[in-house]
Amino acid sequence: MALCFFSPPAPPIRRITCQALSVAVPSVAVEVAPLPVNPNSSLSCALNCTHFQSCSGCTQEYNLHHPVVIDEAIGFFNKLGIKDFSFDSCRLWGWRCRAKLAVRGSSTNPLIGLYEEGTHTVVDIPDCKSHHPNINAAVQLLKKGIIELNVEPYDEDQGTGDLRYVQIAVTTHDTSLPILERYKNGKVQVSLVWNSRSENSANTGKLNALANFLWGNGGPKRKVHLIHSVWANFQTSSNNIIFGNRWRHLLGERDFWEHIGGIDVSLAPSSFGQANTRAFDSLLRKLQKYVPEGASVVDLYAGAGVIGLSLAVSRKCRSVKCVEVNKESRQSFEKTVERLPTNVESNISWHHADASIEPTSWLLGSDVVVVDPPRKGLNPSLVKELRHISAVELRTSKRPEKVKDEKRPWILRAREDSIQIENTTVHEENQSLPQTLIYISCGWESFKEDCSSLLASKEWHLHKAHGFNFFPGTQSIEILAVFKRGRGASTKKKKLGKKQKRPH
Ligand SMILES: C[S@@+](CC[C@H](N)C(=O)[O-])C[C@H]1O[C@@H](n2cnc3c(N)ncnc32)[C@H](O)[C@@H]1O
Repeated sequence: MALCFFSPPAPPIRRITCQALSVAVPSVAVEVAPLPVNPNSSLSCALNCTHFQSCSGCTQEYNLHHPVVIDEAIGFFNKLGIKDFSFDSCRLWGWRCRAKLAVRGSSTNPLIGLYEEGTHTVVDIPDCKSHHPNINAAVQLLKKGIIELNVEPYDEDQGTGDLRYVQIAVTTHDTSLPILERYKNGKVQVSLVWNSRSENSANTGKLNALANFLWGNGGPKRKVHLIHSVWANFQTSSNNIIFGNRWRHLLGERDFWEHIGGIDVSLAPSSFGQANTRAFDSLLRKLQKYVPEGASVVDLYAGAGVIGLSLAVSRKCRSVKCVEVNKESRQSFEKTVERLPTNVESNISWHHADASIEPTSWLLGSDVVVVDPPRKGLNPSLVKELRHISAVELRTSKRPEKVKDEKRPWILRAREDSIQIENTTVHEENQSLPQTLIYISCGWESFKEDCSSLLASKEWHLHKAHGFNFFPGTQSIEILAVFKRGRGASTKKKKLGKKQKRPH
């Protein structure tokens, strides 16, 4: 998940400036930026970013391949019997393909970046080393446009100014380029968050002028084609929420495509998108191996359904149900479905619903449940149902085969707001509950809590765990954990071992 850049002042974060760690990194993904020859050298894996001391984005300057938190993770999983926990270092620099940046300062000296730690002062970060280089190129062009067109950056205290934030996303899926050149030559979708109610407000002349400036200087007619498209988002609220509800496509291609997990994925600027495209792809390819062919899958916290749809194709799933609370993701899901291979036989659906409300209704009929919650972790009601899954199973098995007239309003609403892509292949309805739980986590602290709670119920055991370096330079890691129903072989063995030691 994307880092939360715009939080209110927080307690100071521990900065790690030099750590020469000697723990071996079990697995290293190298595709575009090869890791240095000696992966344990702190200097060869250094961030080397001039903004490190002032910018709040990164907290670890050396050993980017080895976030400090990984030692804790290795110990945590080791205690739970996972001896083969792997950590994929992924790309260490230029990994961020999606950035939300604040625009402050003045029209003659615009600042585009992140807040300084614990303040509301924006730090200009034109040479950020985590950004895909074309994000920095787009920021440079945007600054030029602001200065030339006299665009006023937002003033938080007064609520005045034109441009509040910019979201810049890079697509690395230009099929007109050879594969090896696609990442480096990614084009950027620029979303300008404008301080007005709509495209009819008084200051939108400048918005159009700025969009035309970006297109004219970075569009397809230029030698270096940088800009994929320009969007506007309208936001006048004085709170911390970056985006308003109104989006307008201004210039360039409307649809933004990426290729992740073996499928073409459409991502609207309003929909959730992973910041580290390459690392997410590695995670998905690992995840696919844990889903049996032909399984029924429910993808909770699904966003635009990238995980579920990639499983529908790679694992030939019988059915895939995606559940997501943000209705903006629906459009991206529909477009992605349109580009799936024609031989996909799954029954696929996307539901605009809150996964915390009656979670059993979503779990029912699936062999595998995939959860990818925000940083705060799973909703308590879902943890509760998963902790008591045998009792839920018993309860549901006693229910009549089909509920004829569904009356529960939240279920009816979710049905209304859903998209159903039925296939000609008729699959038998399945009333079982999942035997496998795949947990993708971007919040290490909440994951530990959820994991301990699930294991304490004795309904689940941990089967495998892997870590991914989604946010090099920070203390965040992404975890892929696979749980299976029941107590698991290691618990049984331990018990057996204890019995044998007892004196007769
Ligand atoms: C970490 S993102 C994962 C999105 C998606 N799996 C992906 O990788 O593209 C978490 C998603 O959960 C959604 N979400 C948050 N709370 C939810 C809830 N109670 N029910 C359903 N979706 C929720 C958010 O809107 C967001 O799209």
